Amino acid sequence: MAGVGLSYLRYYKIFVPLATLLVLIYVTCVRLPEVHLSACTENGRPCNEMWSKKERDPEEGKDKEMMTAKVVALVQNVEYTRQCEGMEFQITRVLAAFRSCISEDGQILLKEYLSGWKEFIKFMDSLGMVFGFISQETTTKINIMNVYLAGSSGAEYHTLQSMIKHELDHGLVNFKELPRDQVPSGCRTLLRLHRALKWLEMFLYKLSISTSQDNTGKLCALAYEETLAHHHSWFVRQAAALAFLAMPPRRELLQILCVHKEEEAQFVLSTTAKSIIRVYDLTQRVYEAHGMLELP
Ligand SMILES: CCCCCCCC/C=C\CCCCCCCC(=O)N[C@@H](COP(=O)(O)O)[C@H](O)/C=C/CCCCCCCCCCCCC
Repeated sequence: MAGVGLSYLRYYKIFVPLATLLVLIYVTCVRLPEVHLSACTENGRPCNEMWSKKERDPEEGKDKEMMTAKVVALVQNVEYTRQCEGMEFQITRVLAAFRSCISEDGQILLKEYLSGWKEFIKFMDSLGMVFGFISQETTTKINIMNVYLAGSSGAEYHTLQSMIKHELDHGLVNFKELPRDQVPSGCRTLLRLHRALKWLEMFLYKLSISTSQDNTGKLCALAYEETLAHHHSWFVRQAAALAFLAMPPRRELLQILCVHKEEEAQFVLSTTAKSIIRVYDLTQRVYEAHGMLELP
C-alpha cells in the first residue's frame, strides 16, 4: 500500500511541473499577440564613437573611464575576437549595445537596447529547447517593439523618453488591464524587458563572483526570486523553476561566453553586468518619473 502511495507521489512530482509547463506553453502561445518582425536592424551606431567621449556623471567619471578603457580593450582584443569568431553568441556585441545605449544627453536609445537583447536571445537559443518558451517570450516582446520602431511613427520610438512622450500624448498607454485583442503599448512592452534586465544583471553578477563549484541553476533561481519573480504568476514561476533545473553547468555557460580562464570570466561577466546596470538604473528613473512602473 505504502509502495503504491509512493509511486503515486513520484508521478505527482513529475506530472504537476510537466502539466504546468505544458499549460504555460499553451497559454503563452494563445495569449501573446502575433506581431511580425519587419526589417530587423542589427548593430547601432559605432560604439567607439560613444566610448571616445567623456562620460557625463562627474562623480563616477573616473570609474567609468577605466571601465570604458577595459571594455574597448576587450572588444578590440584581437586574440579574443579570433578565438570566438564564428560563434553565434558574442558577448562583445552585448557590451557594445549596452555601452552605446545611453546617449550624450541621457536618452535611452531603443535600437541599441533591443540589439543587446537580440544577442542574449542567441545565448538562450544555444541552451536548448527547455528554454524555448523564455526565448520565444523575449522575441515576442522585441518584435512588438520593432514593429513600433519600423512603423509610421518610428521616429517617436528613437528613445525611451520620446516613446513615453509620444504614447502618453496620444493616449496609447493603458493604465488599466489590457484588452486581449489590443497590441500592447511600447511603454508596457519595454517595461517587461526592463524588469527582466534586472534579473539578467543580477544573474551575471552572481555568476561573476561564483566558483566552479556553484550550481548555475541555483544562482539563476536566486536572481530570479529576488527580481523578476515578483512580477510573474504562479504558473510562470513554476515553469521558470523547471527551466532552472535544466541549466547547464557553469563550465558550459562559460564556453558559450567564449571565455576560458577564470579571471577572464570574472571580468567579462562583471563588465557586462555593470554596463547593464547603468541602462537599467536610468530606465527605472524614467519609468518612475512617469508613474509607469506598474503598467498592467
Ligand atoms: C552567462 C550568462 C548569460 C546569460 C544570458 C541570458 C540570456 C537571457 C535571455 C532572456 C532572458 C529572459 C527574459 C524573459 C523576458 C520575460 C518578459 C516577461 O516577464 N514576460 C511575462 C509577462 O508578460 P505579459 O504577460 O505581461 O505580457 C510573461 O508572463 C512571462 C513569460 C515567461 C518568461 C519566463 C522568464 C523566466 C526568466 C528566467 C530566465 C532563465 C533563463 C536562464 C538562461 C541563462
